[in-house]
Amino acid sequence: MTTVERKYVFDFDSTLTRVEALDVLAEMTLQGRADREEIIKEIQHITNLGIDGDISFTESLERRIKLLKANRKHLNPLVEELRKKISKSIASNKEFFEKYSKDIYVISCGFKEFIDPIVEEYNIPSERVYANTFTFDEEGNITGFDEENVLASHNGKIACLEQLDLDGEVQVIGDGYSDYVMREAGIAHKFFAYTENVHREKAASNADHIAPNLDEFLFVNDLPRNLSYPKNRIKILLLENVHPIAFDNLSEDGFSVELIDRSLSEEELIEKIKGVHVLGIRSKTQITPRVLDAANKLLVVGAFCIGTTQIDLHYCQKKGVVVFNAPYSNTRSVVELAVGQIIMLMRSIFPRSVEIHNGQWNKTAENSREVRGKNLGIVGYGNIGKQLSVLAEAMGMRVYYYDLEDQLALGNAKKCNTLEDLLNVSDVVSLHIDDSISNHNFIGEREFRQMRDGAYFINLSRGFVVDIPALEKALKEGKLAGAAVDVFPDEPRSNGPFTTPLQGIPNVILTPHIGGSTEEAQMNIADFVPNKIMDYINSGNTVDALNFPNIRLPKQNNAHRFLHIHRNLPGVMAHINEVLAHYEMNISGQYLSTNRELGYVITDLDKDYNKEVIKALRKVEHTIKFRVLY
Ligand SMILES: NC(=O)C1=CN([C@@H]2O[C@H](COP(=O)(O)OP(=O)(O)OC[C@H]3O[C@@H](n4cnc5c(N)ncnc54)[C@H](O)[C@@H]3O)[C@@H](O)[C@H]2O)C=CC1
Ligand SMILES: O=C(O)CCC(=O)C(=O)O
Repeated sequence: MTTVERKYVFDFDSTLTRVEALDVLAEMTLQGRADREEIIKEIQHITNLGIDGDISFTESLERRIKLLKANRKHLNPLVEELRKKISKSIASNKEFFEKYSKDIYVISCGFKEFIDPIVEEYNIPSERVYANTFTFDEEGNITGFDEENVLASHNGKIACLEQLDLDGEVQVIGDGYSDYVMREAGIAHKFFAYTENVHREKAASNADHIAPNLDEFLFVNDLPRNLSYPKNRIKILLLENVHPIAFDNLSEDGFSVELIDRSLSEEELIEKIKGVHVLGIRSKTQITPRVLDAANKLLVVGAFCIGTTQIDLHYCQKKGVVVFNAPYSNTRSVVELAVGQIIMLMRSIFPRSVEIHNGQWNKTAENSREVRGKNLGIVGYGNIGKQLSVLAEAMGMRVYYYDLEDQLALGNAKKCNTLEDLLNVSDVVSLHIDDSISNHNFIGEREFRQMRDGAYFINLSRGFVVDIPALEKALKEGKLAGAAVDVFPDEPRSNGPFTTPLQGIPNVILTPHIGGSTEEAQMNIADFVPNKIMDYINSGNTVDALNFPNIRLPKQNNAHRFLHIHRNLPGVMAHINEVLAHYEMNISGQYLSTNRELGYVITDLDKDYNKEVIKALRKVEHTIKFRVLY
């Protein structure tokens, strides 16, 4: 902890609270007036002009008070309202305000009438609050302010701080240019631009340091804080156009998030991944050992999709990088597309549509059939296959399925013991096997031959599971009456030109891997995956992780949490516990989960301990990653 003697000078409006108090007062006093919105806008405009130093502060104050038409009776409700609007990271760091109370000052151009009762709760007594005071008439109407107060004048904060003549290093924390001027005048030593509530460019560009929240300020100064590591320092990179809700969810929790709308090549990613703690991808970005070796800070990979063959899960595990995916969020979207494709193919809708686009009317029932009573063969009876089975039966289809695993039939679906049995019996074959590399060219010439003449074929699983030249041949020779293909062996990294031998073949529906691309699915995924990520980063939970021992941890209660990831070898746990015993740690809970190669031990302990234990735990042989959470 710090040994330098320091004084901390806080601004009030938009720093300690999320709002400008006079704006809130205006909302109250102008209630019911037809011109309310207009006046509030005018007050906000004048506030900003004053904060940025574009008009004198005295002028800004006079003009606002005139517009406000406030009375003493409004002050208590105003304080109540402000209590609800304390800045998030201020409210969560009361310990700092308790321990450093005597070194903390408020210098504000706001008013003591509402600042005192708010900051009192943060151990800042009235005598260390420097602010303006209102003047009232006999009816209690606010008529103006004490003009003798230095804070009522232009650059009054400089004069105020000068008069205070504080010892030690003076640090100013505020959102406005009027806070920065104390540093510019040489009376304060450092200026932290506080951007948690509002980012004012003029203040930020002049700051010694930008503090997106109090956690950052406390971290930089090594002061007592509620969070071990400020969330704004955790960098999240989201690729491949994941839904903006993911950005909102993660940014709202305080992380620094960057969005890129395409996938990156291995070389680009190797460059970009340095310093990134969390990487979000979809199906295109390849997470290879070279990428992981370059990832010096990586803790988590979130796959915003079902498939994960694009990720080297085993190497991630070796590096202590946890991987999550969204195993159910887009299931329904794929199933609905499969249903649509079955109908479109059997009715020959696409050729009819192409003809009419080309100016040709061809009303015919040829090659147009109902799906009712036809046989649907589902290959891969997992989450998607099973849901398709239910919907297809509801349309009157007879469902057959084939799966490597022993899957229970839903409804009246009939299990086939071999793929050949299924192919022989189906009018439509729909592929929903997983993306295991062993499924490479799973359907080829032989399988197409085993299908019924004039059958239809659908692939919504992965491109590499079908031999494309064999499919092309089966279609061109008329063995198949049509196909719908959503996934291809080589898909481009971003939208643009694309070629496949299947282009131009009649009754072939080609789509650019959009089975899971619906608003609903993308929103579900953007909710599900960030929650998993935040749960791991904030608490260490690995429930549903694909490559890590799964563990659901109890809520951390007034304790520090050590997260230790190590190779699962004999003696490592004993060594960890020896270190904890040596430093006489007061342990309130310990949780261990392992798989064949990895051990994940979580220890909750009392907050007061010798911090040397952290170095000792990092040095335990076979440690892969170690984090402290509080
Ligand atoms: N087109 C798109 O946009 C989307 C495609 N998908 C893909 O759909 C596929 C299925 O997804 P889910 O149903 O969620 O997976 P899942 O894991 O729930 O089901 C896959 C099933 O296939 C079976 N299987 C695997 N290999 C097989 C084989 N050779 N023969 C027979 N059965 C086999 C498995 O035993 C399992 O029951 C995945 O490849 C996934 O990547 C998923 C979402 C969107
Ligand atoms: O939409 C995506 O990016 C990939 C969808 C997919 O294939 C999956 O979820 O496995």
